[in-house]
Amino acid sequence: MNLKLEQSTINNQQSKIQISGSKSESNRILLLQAFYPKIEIENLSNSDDSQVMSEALTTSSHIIDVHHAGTAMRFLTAYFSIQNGREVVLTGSDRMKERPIKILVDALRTLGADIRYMESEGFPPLKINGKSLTQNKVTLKANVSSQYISALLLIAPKLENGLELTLEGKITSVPYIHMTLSLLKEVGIETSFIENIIKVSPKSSISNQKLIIESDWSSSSYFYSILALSEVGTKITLSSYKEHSLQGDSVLAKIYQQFGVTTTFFNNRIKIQKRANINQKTFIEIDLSNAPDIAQTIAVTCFALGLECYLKGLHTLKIKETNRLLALKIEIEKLGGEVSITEDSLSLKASKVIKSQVAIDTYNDHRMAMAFAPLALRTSLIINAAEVVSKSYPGFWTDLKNIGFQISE
Ligand SMILES: O=C(O)C1=C[C@@H](OP(=O)(O)O)[C@@H](O)[C@H](O)C1
Ligand SMILES: C=C(OP(=O)(O)O)C(=O)O
Repeated sequence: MNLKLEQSTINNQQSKIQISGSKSESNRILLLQAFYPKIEIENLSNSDDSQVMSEALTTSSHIIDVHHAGTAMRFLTAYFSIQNGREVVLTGSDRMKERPIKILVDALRTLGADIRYMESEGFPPLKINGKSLTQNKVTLKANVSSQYISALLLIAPKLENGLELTLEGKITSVPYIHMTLSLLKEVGIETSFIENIIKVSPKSSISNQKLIIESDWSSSSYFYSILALSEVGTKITLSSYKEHSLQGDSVLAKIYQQFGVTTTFFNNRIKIQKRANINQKTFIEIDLSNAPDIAQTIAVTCFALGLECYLKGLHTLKIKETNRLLALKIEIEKLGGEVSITEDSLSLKASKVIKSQVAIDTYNDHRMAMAFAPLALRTSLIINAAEVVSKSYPGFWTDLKNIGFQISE
């Protein structure tokens, strides 16, 4: 489904949006719920990735396909490694078969897991023979993906002696590790994270409890971008959010102040408002190693505002749903921008033109579709394969229509 977005403006009257639960928190809590059925969940993510996670944890199938869901692939690799006596094949989309998993598999093997590669060494699909793991200490590289670390931490309380992880190298996407530890703590599991050593104590059962998932901050990023491109005075209310979030992407509230957008927290909601236009000479420089999922949103905001920017700490972007650095360069250049990329950064020149009627390719990446959509406040454009958004935000196009975007097939 290719969608045509006509040049639009925001309707200030209708701008209240309910965003569903964080997919990162949801996929962690679903796994914990499989271990501890006394957990009740509220505001679970309606994303495809959480749907996939939930089904994988309840099916008795031998072959489990997680499609494009990175967290599901990594968390379930750890989960099935400790399902004593069960054998599963864990597979995914063609892209998933290119997303590395060796660091996690090596760590699980050190703990005693029986995991075999079925196609290429170091990549899914995997054949996993569940066992009781006996070891409790492992060292792993922490500079490629934090998901490997979270996967190990999530199974840690179910290991006989808990787990001690030693992290090597510069730790990437750190807030996601803290999110995992905070959720373990919330259900009553003891953890510590001192320098580069994380310890988790074993816990066989927990008491009844309800976990309320905060809405997804990464999904809110597209509204921050929309506000940054809107007239001064425009506002949108999003729910349900907390001032002290477990999600690193909540740094958006601070980042978008640079684009003249302010955030006010009230009654589990945020009001985001465009307060001032930004000076065209502003140079934006941001390190996103703690918040990689909002890089595409910010790059497109800068392009649309005609700002020069330098985004760094982007070393994980090339192993996500697509090579996001390359995809950003190609698509922004189609629109008339000038982008250069390195292994871990993106530089955008200030640009005065935005070509109209350009068809944006989305590369099976939800965030490509959603990051480029706010450009409809400047010009008309087409988003190819727009259904990709369902990976994290199935209601995205409906929500945009409700705030005034003119969208047709
Ligand atoms: O643990 C998580 O929920 C996630 C961690 C991040 O991945 P990396 O640690 O691979 O950067 C992030 O990009 C992803 O969308 C979700
Ligand atoms: C990178 C992402 O997800 P995952 O790694 O879980 O596929 C994302 O949602 O941007």
